[in-house]
Amino acid sequence: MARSVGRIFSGFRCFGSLPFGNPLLKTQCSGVLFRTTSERTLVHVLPKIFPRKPRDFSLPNSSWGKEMMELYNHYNRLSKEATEGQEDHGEEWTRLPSYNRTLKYATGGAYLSKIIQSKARLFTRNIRDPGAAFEYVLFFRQDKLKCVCIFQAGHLLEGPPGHVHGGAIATMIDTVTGTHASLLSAPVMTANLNVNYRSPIPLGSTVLIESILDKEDGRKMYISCRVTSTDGSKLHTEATGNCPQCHFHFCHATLCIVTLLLLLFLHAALFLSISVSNLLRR
Ligand SMILES: CCCCCCCCCCCCCCCC(=O)SCCNC(=O)CCNC(=O)[C@H](O)C(C)(C)COP(=O)(O)OP(=O)(O)OC[C@H]1O[C@@H](n2cnc3c(N)ncnc32)[C@H](O)[C@@H]1OP(=O)(O)O
Repeated sequence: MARSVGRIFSGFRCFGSLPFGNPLLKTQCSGVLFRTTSERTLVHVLPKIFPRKPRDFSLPNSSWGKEMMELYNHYNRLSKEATEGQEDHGEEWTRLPSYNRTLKYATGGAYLSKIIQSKARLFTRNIRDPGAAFEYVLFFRQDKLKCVCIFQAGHLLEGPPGHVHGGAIATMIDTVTGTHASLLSAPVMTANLNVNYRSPIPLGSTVLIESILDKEDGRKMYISCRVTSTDGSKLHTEATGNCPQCHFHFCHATLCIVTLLLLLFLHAALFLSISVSNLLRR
């Protein structure tokens, strides 16, 4: 019980620190956030077998094509780390690191089996062969509250022959809007996603996915998204999404704490009554 409560809160602590100049956005700190205590022990015992830091999938690899690399370099040059001490370009982007395991955030995971938890991987980061499926990197611009994702679609994402599957496109849109809304507020779940496919995306090509915040209404974040060719001349897909902040986690957490307090109270009462009866017997 205590561990579940701990996990729920550790998830939220990490999430709470997500936005804007926070440690998660810096690669060197993020490794800590994604490790459980048992993993940390393992890493300590077997440092040579298991790498200390989880792999950051948003960094370039050999499968990235010329277009993907050019765009990555473009946004990276405009990123906070790169521009430190250099001339101001007027726009400042932050690269968002990306891992295949977000266990600390999987608050629902506290109720899953250990096997499922240990094998869980982020859907878009679970294929080992570089370049085979989803190759992408997200950048966030704080002053405009917008996100851009450079996405290279691999050969395993085929839908119509030679083109990207509509579900894979929707997956990427969901990833971008979900991450974007979470950065702007708190953990969210996609409640609604409307996708309009305007023109097919050739397999192996690189596209831009841009998302902007349309409206914030209480717990709900309305995000719209456009998938275009890298020069912006061709529109592939348009989407709008509604991502409300999750509040049910707090309900679970509250329930756990109340139960914990109740158990503590019962234990104390039992201890007190035994002590009193012992005293009376003497
Ligand atoms: C998670 C991010 C991590 C980021 C960190 C980096 C980690 C690495 C990145 C990975 C990024 C992956 C991002 C994937 C994002 C998913 O794919 S999420 C998975 C797909 N979505 C789901 O499974 C959600 C299933 N649905 C639900 O759980 C619940 O319906 C929801 C969405 C949580 C809402 O539950 P609720 O808050 O109890 O519901 P409720 O109070 O009735 O509704 C809240 C509001 O939303 C509105 N609403 C509810 N449903 C709808 C709907 N279908 N249409 C329109 N409005 C609706 C309601 O009208 C209500 O509005 P108000 O009345 O307050 O004005």
